[in-house]
Amino acid sequence: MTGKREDYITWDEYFMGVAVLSGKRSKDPSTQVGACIVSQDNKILSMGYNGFPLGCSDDEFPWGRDNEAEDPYNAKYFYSTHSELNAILNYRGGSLEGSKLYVTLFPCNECAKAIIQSGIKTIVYGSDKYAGTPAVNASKRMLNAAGVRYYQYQPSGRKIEIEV
Ligand SMILES: Nc1nc(=O)n([C@H]2C[C@H](O)[C@@H](COP(=O)(O)O)O2)cc1CO
Ligand SMILES: [Zn+2]
Repeated sequence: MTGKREDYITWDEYFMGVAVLSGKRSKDPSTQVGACIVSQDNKILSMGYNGFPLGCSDDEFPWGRDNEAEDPYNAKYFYSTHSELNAILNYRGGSLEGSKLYVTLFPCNECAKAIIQSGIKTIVYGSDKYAGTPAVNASKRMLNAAGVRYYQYQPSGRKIEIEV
């Protein structure tokens, strides 16, 4: 055998795979989201998943949704930090200017602000299951205005399995 291996994973499969794996750390019972930030030269800068801030116990803060809990004080939304924001905040290395964000779910309006302000220029997203909601419409409005490019990840169709 003299040639290189040909069935290696693509950059997009690699980084979206890391984002998916990161989401598997999430304790949210309904939606697990993972994010991976990558430099222009394809080096991983940071990762994140949705969860409560440091010190806010996963066992004490509520994981229910508004409609289940009714009182927003007792639902997850006031407390859950989105995977994208966690990935931005987890970065300790300086500037994210020009970087690329891989995220398993399209970013909301709040994360869009952080994405724009941190200098991320491209978003590769997986699901867009909240498309058409005010939060996603507002997000797309800001991303479009700020010139942040976004496109949906195109699955290769092959299954990537890991055994650890
Ligand atoms: N882009 C996103 N990144 C995220 O990390 N999230 C988080 C917030 C919640 O913890 C969960 C959404 O819960 P649900 O409304 O689908 O039960 O995913 C949500 C979105 C959607 O905008
Ligand atoms: Zn968000």
